[in-house]
Amino acid sequence: MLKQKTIAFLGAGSMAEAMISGLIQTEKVPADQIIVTNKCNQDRLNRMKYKYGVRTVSLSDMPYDEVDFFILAMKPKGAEETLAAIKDVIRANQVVISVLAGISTSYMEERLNQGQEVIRVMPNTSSMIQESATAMSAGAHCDNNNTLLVQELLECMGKVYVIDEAQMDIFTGLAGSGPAYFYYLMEQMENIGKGSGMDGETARKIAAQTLYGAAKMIIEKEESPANLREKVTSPNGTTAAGLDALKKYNGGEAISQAVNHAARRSKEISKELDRVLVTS
Ligand SMILES: NC(=O)C1=CN([C@@H]2O[C@H](COP(=O)(O)OP(=O)(O)OC[C@H]3O[C@@H](n4cnc5c(N)ncnc54)[C@H](O)[C@@H]3O)[C@@H](O)[C@H]2O)C=CC1
Ligand SMILES: O=C(O)[C@@H]1CCC=N1
Repeated sequence: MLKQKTIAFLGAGSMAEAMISGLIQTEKVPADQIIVTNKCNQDRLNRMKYKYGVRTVSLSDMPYDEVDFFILAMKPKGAEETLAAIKDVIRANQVVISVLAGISTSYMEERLNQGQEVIRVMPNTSSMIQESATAMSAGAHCDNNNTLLVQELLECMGKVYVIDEAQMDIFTGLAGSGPAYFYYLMEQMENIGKGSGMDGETARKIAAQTLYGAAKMIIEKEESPANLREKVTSPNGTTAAGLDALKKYNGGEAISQAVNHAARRSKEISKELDRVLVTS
């Protein structure tokens, strides 16, 4: 049962905080069974302890025996050092879960002891409000019961998609980085509203409500984006004029390139990290 599990976050940045926030709201795991550590910045740990009631420790004081799930939440380049630090102090059935872009299950398995249970996960920052689109792929040695428990854990933060690990890079481009594209879009909408004399805060809320309504229509009505777009578009009307401009300025291409470049960067990170192992 999830309620009896102890979860340790190794890394206390934006992603760890978003996940902790989502998790705490469900009350599925008591706050004192969530342990948070980071490399430095005691202030950050103090603030998280105060805000969420979690336990905070330095890595050297981590009560390894107590922990069921270790969540790696540092930058990808910090993974090597952390995996080396935990390798011989954890048991094979204590699951190592990575949220790091570009870190594969085999990367973790190669650096941990034989038979170690590992799971690769890609959440997004909407975990903060339990609205993440999160992917997970289990490693070669993961026990089915643990895989289901980790899925249940991630469901505290939003929707979970169990995917083939080969799709993790594109998932990262779509959903891990995805919120940033929509924030960028909304920044533009807010600015154009402001530039046309609208109050900035109102323009921001209008942009957000419009995006939220459109996303909710797709989720609740189960209609394709193309169908829904057609319903907005009157012949020779305002939307047609707007969409023509989007096409003229390569809006579709820009979106495809954003997702592809992010996915490519995820692959590159994997290669860069593997190179470190080969050359060291
Ligand atoms: N920010 C996002 O939207 C998403 C981030 N990720 C992944 O999450 C990871 C963390 O990203 P952010 O939270 O944005 O970064 P961040 O820079 O906000 O936080 C990183 C944290 O890791 C700590 N840290 C560094 N080395 C460490 C070590 N050896 N042991 C323990 N803690 C250590 C730092 O002190 C800091 O608290 C990255 O690998 C990223 O790929 C994944 C999905 C979404
Ligand atoms: O920008 C990054 O590398 C991380 C991974 C997905 C979202 N943020």
